[in-house]
Order: sequence, then structure tokens, then C-alpha cells
Amino acid sequence: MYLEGRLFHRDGENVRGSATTVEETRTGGLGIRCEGVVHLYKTFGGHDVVALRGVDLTIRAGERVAFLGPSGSGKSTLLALLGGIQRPSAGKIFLGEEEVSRMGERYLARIRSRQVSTMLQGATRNLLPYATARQNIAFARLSLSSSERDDALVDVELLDRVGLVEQADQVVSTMSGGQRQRLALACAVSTAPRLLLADEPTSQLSHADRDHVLHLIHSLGDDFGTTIVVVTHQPEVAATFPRTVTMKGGRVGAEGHGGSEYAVVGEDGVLHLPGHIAAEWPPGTLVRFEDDEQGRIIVTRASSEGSHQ
Ligand SMILES: Nc1ncnc2c1ncn2[C@@H]1O[C@H](COP(=O)(O)OP(=O)(O)OP(=O)(O)O)[C@@H](O)[C@H]1O
Repeated sequence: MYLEGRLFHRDGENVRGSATTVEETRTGGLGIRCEGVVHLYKTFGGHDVVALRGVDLTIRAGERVAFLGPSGSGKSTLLALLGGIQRPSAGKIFLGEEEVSRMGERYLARIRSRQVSTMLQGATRNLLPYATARQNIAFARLSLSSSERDDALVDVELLDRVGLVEQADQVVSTMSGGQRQRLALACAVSTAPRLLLADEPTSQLSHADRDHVLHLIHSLGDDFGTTIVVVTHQPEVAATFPRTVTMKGGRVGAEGHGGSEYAVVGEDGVLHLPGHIAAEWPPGTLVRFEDDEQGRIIVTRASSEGSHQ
């Protein structure tokens, strides 16, 4: 059984914290800014794989964003950089007003344990296999002070929200893949983070479980103003987010806001076409630009019949 209603409680909550450092602020979402972020992986073969080719992106405090894009386009890499799990090869990433690469290891570790929750693909591997669901949540919250723990989250409610109340005292090693994934998310949100980064949090779940997990993710935003970024391949999941960012070839190629689609102008004025048009206009297609009376630019396929605007 799942509980409905408000999950997170915090007296005197203030979703726009104003203290000076990320660490001093406990409430409200954490904004993100990427400036020219490039990331290379060195391979054993000795050649570099360029995963990100210059990402400029701002996510405001409290925004909820879904990252989309084909396999290999750099979504997971960007998420890991935002969570401070990897450092960019070049460019800058700011959490709040602080640049991640200027944070010392210990400072960053504290931010990551109390303010930024990152659920990477395969996050279930980070669960303690011989501990129960309830013990895993307690472990995830170890870094919180006792007042922070009292303030916010009741573990039984949290487990109920992800449909695991009957597994509260079951050890992880006996759980199914879907149950582990739901527990990993419960652990990730159990500290009431200011920034939640989740890579494919619903990939192994049934429709009903997916919807409840999404409800849990969005309730963090509703109750705390948490900034939320998820990577997903599922259009139904992306549709619950007010903003989508589509990665293409290591760059931000397009954005969606409130149902409208926008392309992002890249280096040298390059524009990625929305997927459904790109499928019909192969590389080499000649297009014509015209201004209409309202000052809009009309793009028309110049050659062949069946032109698009
Ligand atoms: N550890 C690594 N070592 C070498 N190359 C890597 C590593 N991780 C990712 N890559 C490469 O970086 C590029 C971006 O990968 P990334 O996993 O960020 O993409 P993605 O969009 O999240 O893909 P998917 O949707 O399949 O998870 C790909 O070419 C990938 O092969």
C-alpha cells in the first residue's frame, strides 16, 4: 500500500535559503550552472573519448529537468559531473555560487552526503546487501545531525511511498531488482537533499511502481523546493517534468518548456533539428529561410515534394 499526501516535514521551512555558502544553507533548491564543460575519458587503448564537447546550461534553484537523448550522448557523464562524482576536463560547474572544481575533497564530500543526492545507473550496487531496507535508510542518513533527522523524514513513510513497507526488515540480498531500485531512490531522497540527480530511476519498474516513484521524486520538489534532474529514456517520465534538455553528441541540442520545443544554437551557429524532422530531412537536405509578416522565420525544405515548415 502507498500513502498519499505530504511526505516531508520541516518546521519553518524556507525554500529560498540566503546563507553564503552551499554548506551553510540547508533549505531550498540548489541552482546549477555549467560553462563550457568538456569531459574526456582516457581509455586503456590510449585514445580519448570526448563525452562532453562544451555544455552551457543553467538550471535554476527548484527547477525540475529531465535529460533526454540517444545512448552515448553524454547524459550520464553530465549528471556525474553535476554531482561532483567526476571533475570536468575543462570548463566550470557551479553549485549555487560555488565552483565545484574549487571545492576541496572534504568540503565536496560533505556537500555530497548532506545536500546533493546522486543516484547513478546501477545505484543498487551501493546498497548494503546484508542490511535491511530500514538499516540502509538509516545508513544513508548517518551524516545528518540528530535535529535534521528528527525534522524531516520518517523511514516507514518513505518505505511506504516506494511500496516497500512490507520489506522494511527484509535484507537487500533477497530483494528483486525493482525493489532494490526503489530502495536506492528512497535512500537518495531520505536526506531531503537540495539537489537530486537520478540516472534512469524508473528503468526497471512496472507502470504502477514508476508512477509512485515519480510521485516521490516530485514530492521532494513540492515540499522542499529541491532542484531535480533525472536522466530518462521514457517519454512518459519526461512528460512529468516542466523542462526537458536533450543531449546530442556531447552538447545540449534542444530544450522543451511547457510542451514547446526549442533548439539550442551551438558552436558555429549549428542547430539540431527536432527528432521527428531530422528523421525526414537527412543530412544534405537543402532548406530555405523566409521571414513572415509576424517577424517569424519559416524553414522550408527547398527540394522535393512534402515540404515542412
Ligand atoms: N568510463 C568510461 N570510459 C570511456 N568512455 C566512456 C566511459 N563512460 C562513458 N564513456 C563514453 O562517453 C560517451 C558518453 O557516455 P554517457 O554514458 O555519458 O552517455 P549517455 O547519454 O548517458 O548514454 P546511455 O543513455 O547509454 O547511458 C560515450 O561515447 C561513452 O562510450
